[in-house]
Amino acid sequence: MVTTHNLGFPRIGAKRELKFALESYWKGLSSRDELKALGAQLRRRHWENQQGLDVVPVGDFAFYDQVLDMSFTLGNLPERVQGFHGDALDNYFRVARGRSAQAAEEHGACCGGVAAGEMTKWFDTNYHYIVPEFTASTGFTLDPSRLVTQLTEARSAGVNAKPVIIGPVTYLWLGKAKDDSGRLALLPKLLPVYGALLDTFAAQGVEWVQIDEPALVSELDPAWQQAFVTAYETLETRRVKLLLATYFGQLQDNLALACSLPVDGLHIDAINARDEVAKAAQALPADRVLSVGAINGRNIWKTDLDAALEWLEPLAKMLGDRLWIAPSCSLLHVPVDLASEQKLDAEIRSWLAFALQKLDELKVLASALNQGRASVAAELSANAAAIESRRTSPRVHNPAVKAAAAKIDAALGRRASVYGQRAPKQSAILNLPAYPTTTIGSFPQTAEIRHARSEHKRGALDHAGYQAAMRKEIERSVREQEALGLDVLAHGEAERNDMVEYFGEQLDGYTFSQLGWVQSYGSRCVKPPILFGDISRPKAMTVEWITYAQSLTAKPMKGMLTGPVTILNWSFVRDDQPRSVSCHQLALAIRDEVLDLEKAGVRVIQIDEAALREGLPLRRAQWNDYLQWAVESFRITANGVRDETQIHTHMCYSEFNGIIASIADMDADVITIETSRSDMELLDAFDNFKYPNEIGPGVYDIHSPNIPSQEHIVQLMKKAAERIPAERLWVNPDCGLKTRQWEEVIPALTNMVAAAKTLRG
Ligand SMILES: CN1c2c(nc(N)[nH]c2=O)NC[C@@H]1CNc1ccc(C(=O)N[C@@H](CCC(=O)N[C@@H](CCC(=O)N[C@@H](CCC(=O)O)C(=O)O)C(=O)O)C(=O)O)cc1
Ligand SMILES: N[C@@H](CCS)C(=O)O
Ligand SMILES: [Zn+2]
Repeated sequence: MVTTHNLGFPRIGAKRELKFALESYWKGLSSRDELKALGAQLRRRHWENQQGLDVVPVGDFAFYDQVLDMSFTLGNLPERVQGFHGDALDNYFRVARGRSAQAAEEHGACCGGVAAGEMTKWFDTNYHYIVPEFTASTGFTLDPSRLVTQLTEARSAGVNAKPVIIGPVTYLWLGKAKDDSGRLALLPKLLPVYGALLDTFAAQGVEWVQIDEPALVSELDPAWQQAFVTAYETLETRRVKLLLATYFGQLQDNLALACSLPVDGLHIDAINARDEVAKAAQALPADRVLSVGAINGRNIWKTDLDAALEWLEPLAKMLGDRLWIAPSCSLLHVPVDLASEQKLDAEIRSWLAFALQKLDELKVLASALNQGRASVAAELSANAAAIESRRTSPRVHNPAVKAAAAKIDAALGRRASVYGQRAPKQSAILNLPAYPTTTIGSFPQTAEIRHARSEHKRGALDHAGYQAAMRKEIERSVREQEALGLDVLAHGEAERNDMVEYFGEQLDGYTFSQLGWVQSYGSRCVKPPILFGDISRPKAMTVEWITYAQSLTAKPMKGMLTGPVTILNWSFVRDDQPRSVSCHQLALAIRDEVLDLEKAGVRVIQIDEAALREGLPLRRAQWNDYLQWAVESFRITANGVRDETQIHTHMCYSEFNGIIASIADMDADVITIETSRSDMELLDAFDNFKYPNEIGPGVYDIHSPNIPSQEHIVQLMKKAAERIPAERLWVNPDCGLKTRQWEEVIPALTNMVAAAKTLRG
């Protein structure tokens, strides 16, 4: 019999209950007990949602982040938050979000402000985790309370619980040494704590533990490979069974290693590594379970169940009870329930599956494998009809778009002159001071803005009323920026629900959900639009807003767009054509918008490619192919403008080592990047004049409520000037300010402008 299980369930709640509870607690509007009770309620509901699976995950719930949870379980708290006298949950939030000394004082906390932990991308997803911090003296102490409590809850909910933890090697691999020590040197100290945790599970009567080691899908040097051997040989003797879970890619040269580790089962992502399933089935010793991730945990398309059964049936025959099936990865990356969607077009809806529907698909596959296809004939035939409808629908294919994309040539992405010739023409028009100041685009998305949009959506506020409300917000942003003395202004993006969804809503070939929320970090969620067909732009999308904003000021106002690669990477995209094809279509659509903005007199156009770096394949061998079409797409979008038009781009989480030549090849006149939390370390990639154009290294960590001081900003910029000629430096925050409050933004930007003036002096 095939066993069904799940690697993780979305924890934010089908109606984002966790988000609202967290934000209410952080604002002091509800109690810690209320927050904890909501957490327990969500966990219980999610186990009920997973009923019918043979084994369900426990410990996949986190109030903020699963990696931070693991740091607390292992007692690896940054030194600066050790000795906190308050509640452990509050300390956990202090690491996640940081806390200014002023806020700590206002809330009467016993301990002062702290810097937030660094946040970075979880592999190639749009989820962000809090980076574990290490030094040579880092010690570990087990705190199993979170997992034990959740196990007890799961038992009382009547589920067959499988605790989920991040494995020791991936835990070290995800972290960062804050001194010169090597992370692997900590393994001998870490393993006894993992051993004790497994002993705790054994004492609780746990049979299986899922131990996530996604680092195995990346390139590992021999020392890291050896660490896997050491770790699992050390943990082998424990009295629980270990299911080693890998996901997000292929094991490749780590396949033999993964199959040889002394664990009881191995999970492989069969969406990304189908070819490796048969190899693993051959290589695994005869007493090991092979878990195959046969349902895509990263997209929202229905699985072609007949096609899946074609390759699963022989495998089930070969492995018998040793075959487990599951989604390819945790369902954290998909929305909860398609049934909540009332407004989706019926045909498109019939092609989709969210988390709950994916678990239903899993059960159908298991029934077909265990009792024969006839036992689920109706489900299989409905599935086959949906797959066929999507394959042949005329709504998916637009010959005019395909023809335009076929005509793309290199000339389309080339600017008339090189940067050295364009730059003087631009400065003659813009007349900016040294160290020009700007922001990344968005200003606070206040409750009033969100409320107005929600009223407009439900029909209580008409089009004219909504336009007027947004114009008022834009005017407020412009006035504030003028008062602050910023040099290049942004309209503030009040009218945008999200920088990707907003464009998805206006492009043909896209649809969007009402409640398809996916956690991005902490309480922040995104609703990725669904790219289902060939892309075109029926009309200009931003020109009216930007020209209105420009009409309010004599300072240069940036046109603000999201680039094709980022739109692609933050959407749910087609799996029936290469990503590069969808990206080229997006590039042509956004290019038209760039040219329309230029025609309307906009002198500076920013094209955000926040997600270009995160889309980089996990394996270096595939980087060139991706970078080739990603950079080409950006160039098509951006480079049709005149020399006099200044093109900016912006990227968050800018770890550019190894790809700086491609970043330079995009040929934006100015790039603004995230650097402040890394203390300008990320600028190392730009060192030695490797980047030829202008750069704005972020000096204000917008993910934290902390307000950077003028001195701190000056100090950061001085570090930047050690690596990049001062005449090519801009001064700006790390990213957009939409998640912040005006009360934080005004003092922070006041300090930023003052810092720029000091630097000029
Ligand atoms: C810059 N980042 C982004 C990423 N990915 C994106 N797709 N977009 C990004 O901006 N990835 C990397 C970074 C960091 N990630 C994020 C992700 C999400 C946010 C964020 O602020 N999210 C908001 C939701 C934004 C949104 O879509 N808002 C809608 C709906 C607002 C809403 O909740 N309305 C209420 C009603 C309110 C009322 O009536 O008063 C409701 O629907 O119930 C909108 O504005 O219309 C979040 O809150 O999580 C930031 C960075
Ligand atoms: N222009 C966007 C970029 C975020 S990555 C913003 O300012 O929010
Ligand atoms: Zn950003």
